[in-house]
Amino acid sequence: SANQNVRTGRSGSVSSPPVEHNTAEKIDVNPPKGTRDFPPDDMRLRTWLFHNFREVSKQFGFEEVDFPVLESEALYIRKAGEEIRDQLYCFEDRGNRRVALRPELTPSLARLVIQKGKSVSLPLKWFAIGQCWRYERMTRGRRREHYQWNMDIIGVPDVTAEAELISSIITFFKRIGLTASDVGFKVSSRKVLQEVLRCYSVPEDMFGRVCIIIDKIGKIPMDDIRKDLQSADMSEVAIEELLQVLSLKSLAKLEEKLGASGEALSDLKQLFSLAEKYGYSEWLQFDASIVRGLAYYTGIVFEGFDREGKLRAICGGGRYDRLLSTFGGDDLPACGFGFGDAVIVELLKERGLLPELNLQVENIVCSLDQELQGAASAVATILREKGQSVDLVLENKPLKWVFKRAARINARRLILVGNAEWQKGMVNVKTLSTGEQLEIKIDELE
Ligand SMILES: OCc1cccc(Br)n1
Repeated sequence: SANQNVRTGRSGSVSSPPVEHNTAEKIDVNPPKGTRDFPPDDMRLRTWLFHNFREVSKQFGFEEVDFPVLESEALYIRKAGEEIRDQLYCFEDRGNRRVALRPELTPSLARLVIQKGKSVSLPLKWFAIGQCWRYERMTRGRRREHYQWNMDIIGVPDVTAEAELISSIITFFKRIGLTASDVGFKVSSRKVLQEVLRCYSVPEDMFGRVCIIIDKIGKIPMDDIRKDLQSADMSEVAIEELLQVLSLKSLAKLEEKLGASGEALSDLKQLFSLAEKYGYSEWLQFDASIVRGLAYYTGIVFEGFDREGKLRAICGGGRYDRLLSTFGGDDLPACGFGFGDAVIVELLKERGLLPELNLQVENIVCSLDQELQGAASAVATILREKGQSVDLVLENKPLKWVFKRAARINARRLILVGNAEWQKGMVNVKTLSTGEQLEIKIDELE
């Protein structure tokens, strides 16, 4: 029975000779600045988050894709003065190639779409979860890597695509317990900006640069914003008019400003009408100041925000109909979003919504006698072949130690392989929650 041959003392193996005092210089055991390890607790949370990303992506009929974390630097060389360009984690490899750790996933996706060319049928609905990098001087102590969930729809010119993407993010929020009173989406269109710039005959090639400047509103002083806009060939009058339009928060006011004929207004009206049909109107608000910080957006842009206003944007995305042609491919209508793994966890902590995730192993199997170690591994195999998880005790340990470990790994059952039982082809099964003990035939284990 379980008390037979109760183990005493420490491991029964012959102790190895004492290790000389280690004289090697101790390496820094922390991960590189701005990066993270994922020990089991953190890895369980990350796995839980990614599982929810994947479940929603599948629910919306998207296919998973991935790309190398290392890409040609050329994918990210855009002249609009984006922060993501200033912080590119780039270097020259041993083949003298300029390469970069990807700062985002969209350019890789565009590259793969061009590579696939006519061999893929449209629309494409692809999603990816990938680690992205930036090299930021640690003065701000911010991270240099994060994981991003992306969903993209390629080949659909209508805002039905943007409405579908926003619906997928809302589905994700609801899945993890967030509601429209916790988070919302600020929505606008870069065509608003375009229509204003055209009125003041600002050159088209200034568009991306002006967007990046506008995206810095609230992050740098307004005087610097004005100076930057002047350097982008904008007159004083044009700048004042632009800033005035960007402060608009109602579509009616926007219509007064821009008239009803422009694409910006019709896109936004259609999006808000679709939101009504999806049943997620309460999650959206028009905010003309939203432009997002990537130069390639061309139409609707949106970002998820926490209504308490304590955190940075949770996610963001929009339409980028011209990205493929910047890589020499044929343009295809495209839209997508990126959703990082950092702000959402801060938000869940704030809202007390972090899930309880513990290691759960169904069985811990232990031999009561050193000669029965082989028998214990046979029992473990039988259980595993039935699809059960087993933590097999691998050393000669006292029972007290085994019970402690069983509690730590949350085992449901303790299977003891003892001599007397084994002779009868049986094992001792203890249900740890109730203490119930049974002798069970090995071939009847389940
Ligand atoms: O959100 C911009 C970004 C890009 C790469 C890595 C990190 Br951390 N953050």
